[in-house]
Amino acid sequence: MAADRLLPVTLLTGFLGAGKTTLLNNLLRQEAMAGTAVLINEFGETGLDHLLVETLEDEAVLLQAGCLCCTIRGDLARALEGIAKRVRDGQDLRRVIIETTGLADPLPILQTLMADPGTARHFALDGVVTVVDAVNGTATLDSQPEAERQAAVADRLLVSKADLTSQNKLSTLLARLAALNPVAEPRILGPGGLDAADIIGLSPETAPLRDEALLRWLKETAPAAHHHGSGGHHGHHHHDANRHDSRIHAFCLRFDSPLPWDGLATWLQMLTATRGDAVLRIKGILDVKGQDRPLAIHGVQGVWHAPALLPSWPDAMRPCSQMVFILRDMPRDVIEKGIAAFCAAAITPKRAEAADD
Ligand SMILES: Nc1nc2c(ncn2[C@@H]2O[C@H](COP(=O)(O)OP(=O)(O)OP(=O)(O)O)[C@@H](O)[C@H]2O)c(=O)[nH]1
Repeated sequence: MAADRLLPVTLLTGFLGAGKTTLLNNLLRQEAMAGTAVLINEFGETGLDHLLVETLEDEAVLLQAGCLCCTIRGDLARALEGIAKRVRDGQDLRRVIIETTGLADPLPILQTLMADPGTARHFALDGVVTVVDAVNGTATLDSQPEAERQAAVADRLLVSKADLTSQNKLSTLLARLAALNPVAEPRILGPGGLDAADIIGLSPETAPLRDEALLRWLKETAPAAHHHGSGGHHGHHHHDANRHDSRIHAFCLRFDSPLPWDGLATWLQMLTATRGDAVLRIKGILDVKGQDRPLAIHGVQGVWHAPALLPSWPDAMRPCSQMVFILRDMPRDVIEKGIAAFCAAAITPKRAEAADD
């Protein structure tokens, strides 16, 4: 690839459940994004996002098992090299979007993109797009240093879920974002999503200012440049892909028989409503009784989003239920026991009815 044909890379970041995949789906449907290769990184051993992005074809690569900022930076460089090779082989790829896990510190990823010699030969950072959730945003910026960094280094700040919050809360968040990042004027994401032109070609305008912010962050955080806040991230060595720090961990539950939706929904809603502090993220693709299409579910801290039926089961997946939980200070068995109890309760009356027949 010639230097004047460096492939532009957009880093799409934002805290857990902020709305990155929703935005990605919206962008990929647009003509301007034709020829986009997508790299998706999810925290924990099992990722579902590649199944939730509607238009992904062969060009998507799932960077799994770990936090992109730490354990799999090598994987990122290798995945980008794979994309460069496909371009050399004649594939018409014109852009790369990297969707990071919501727990990623963007700085080491930016370092890889900007400073890794192999990567810099073929790719140029086109901009950092950060999605901030209007419902949880302010509290998340207070409690999660990586969320603060995601906002601070953005070239484009996008505020999602304004429809779910009050004007007061929104104004507080916007003021906080303006103080954190005076360069990237926040935009509110409406129901129509975003025109792809709004995230293309960002760097020329903001790169010098962003680089200053990056240098500042790097100085402040050296030498453990990418270690995360509370509890201290484990870093590169002996890193457990399912553990972010001593408090935050992820796991996936799989069920091969269809689940009773009523019991499960009641329990999951109750869990997010009462333990939103501990439940950072729940997402799942479910096989529910009486339904032949998959049901996508999303819980984000204290918010339970309306479940959505997907058009059909992805080719890669036999009907079954998979749920990813990212929890802070809550053990796995609380979830397992809760699901088992509520599902059993939902099934038991039907058994009793059947016995009466
Ligand atoms: N009401 C409303 N819901 C939204 C908006 N944006 C996203 N959502 C919902 O928020 C939930 C999480 O959205 P995702 O796009 O999966 O979030 P994400 O940032 O990709 O999540 P992770 O990859 O797990 O960090 C889904 O149920 C979306 O439908 C919005 O602007 N308004």
